[in-house]
Amino acid sequence: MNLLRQVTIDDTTLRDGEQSAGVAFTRAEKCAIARELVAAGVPELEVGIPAMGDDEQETIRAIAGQIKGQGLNARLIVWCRMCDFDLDASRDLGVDMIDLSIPMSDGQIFHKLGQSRDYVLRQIATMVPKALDAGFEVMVGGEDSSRADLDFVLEAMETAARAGACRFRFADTVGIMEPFGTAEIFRQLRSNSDLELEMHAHDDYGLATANSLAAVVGGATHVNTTVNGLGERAGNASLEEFAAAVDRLYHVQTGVDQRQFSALSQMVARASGRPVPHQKSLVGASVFTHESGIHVDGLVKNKETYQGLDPEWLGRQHELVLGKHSGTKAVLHIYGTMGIALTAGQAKSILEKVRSFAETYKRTPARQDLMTFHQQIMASEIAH
Ligand SMILES: CC(=O)SCCNC(=O)CCNC(=O)[C@H](O)C(C)(C)COP(=O)(O)OP(=O)(O)OC[C@H]1O[C@@H](n2cnc3c(N)ncnc32)[C@H](O)[C@@H]1OP(=O)(O)O
Ligand SMILES: O=C(O)CCC(=O)C(=O)O
Repeated sequence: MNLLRQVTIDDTTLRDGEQSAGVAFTRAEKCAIARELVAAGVPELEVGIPAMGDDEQETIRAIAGQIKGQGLNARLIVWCRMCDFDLDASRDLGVDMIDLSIPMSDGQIFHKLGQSRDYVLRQIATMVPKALDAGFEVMVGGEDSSRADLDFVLEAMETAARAGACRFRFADTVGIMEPFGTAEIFRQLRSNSDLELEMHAHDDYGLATANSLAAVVGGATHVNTTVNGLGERAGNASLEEFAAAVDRLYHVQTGVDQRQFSALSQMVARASGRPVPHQKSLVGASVFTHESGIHVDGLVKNKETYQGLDPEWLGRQHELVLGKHSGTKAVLHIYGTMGIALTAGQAKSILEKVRSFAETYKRTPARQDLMTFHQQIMASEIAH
């Protein structure tokens, strides 16, 4: 595997993330999310769609004013259809780059635009120089690339490069790619073009992060992500998953501070009204919580026994709890941390109470519940 040592994250929480049905950020929320993303070291943000109108443009201007005004180093990008109306709407917003999007698949070219492949190539050749003249760096967004004829995608990329674009975004718009095919496609794109290559993945089969990693293996230089994997339908590749996996599993640097992910995730969950599932990898509330007796016993002896991913990388810690699947070692350990030394017999009696409690209340007993169990067994010992 001939991997790059670095990949650039272009986070689209504020564009595709907000396209999640029912999600609508306020200007203040968008500015706050942008600030936190940049503070976490995310180098590129896709911040909105100027063609939506004055309000969206004002929000984009506010984000740009804030980021540039504070001298922060992030490239700001807007999404546009590849047409004059959208380009004109993007002028004077203070952003650096424009994504001029145009379909690559025959289905979208014919049925959505009512056009031909020749039209697409002509539009690229005409619109890219106009956007350059307007002062933007230009990315060509290849919508629905994953259902397109790859030879046509390569032709479109060549046209884009000749017209002066610096990047091509390969969009798996309907989320039908799988990792092995993705790596192969990106190898072909990489060996035929010098453009920067960005992967835009959707999670319809739960493969957005895997496909984004595969794109990097194949030669992608940039990856589009969203916080908590927000985005159209099942969402996009999650920032947290992609950044952690590409760093820890592939040793490819993103420059993003993973210890900021919990705070970012909570902020976006609140602003989007989409709570993070307890077991969502890396940022879910329960992903470093252990109940099973054998695991807790192992972790207490040496945390390496059941740790594949160090929670400290994310500024988090393991939590050990008691529940239906606990063993006596966990009971002894957890009561020990509460300053209570149990005998083996007492631990067994408490374990029975813990199991019954967990089934009845369907939750982990809290510290106060554990104190009550202890008082009960002590009272019963005195009574006998
Ligand atoms: C895969 C993606 O995520 S692409 C991004 C999609 N995001 C969004 O749609 C969210 C924001 N969208 C909006 O606010 C609105 O749809 C707007 C402002 C962009 C456009 O609104 P309207 O002008 O009312 O058009 P509407 O959305 O109803 O229809 C889309 C039009 O854009 C055209 N269009 C779609 N993609 C492109 C493209 N890449 N280049 C040029 N035109 C395009 C369609 O053909 C259609 O025009 P037509 O009726 O002449 O065929
Ligand atoms: O054309 C692009 O920039 C990608 C648009 C997008 O969000 C998608 O295709 O899913």
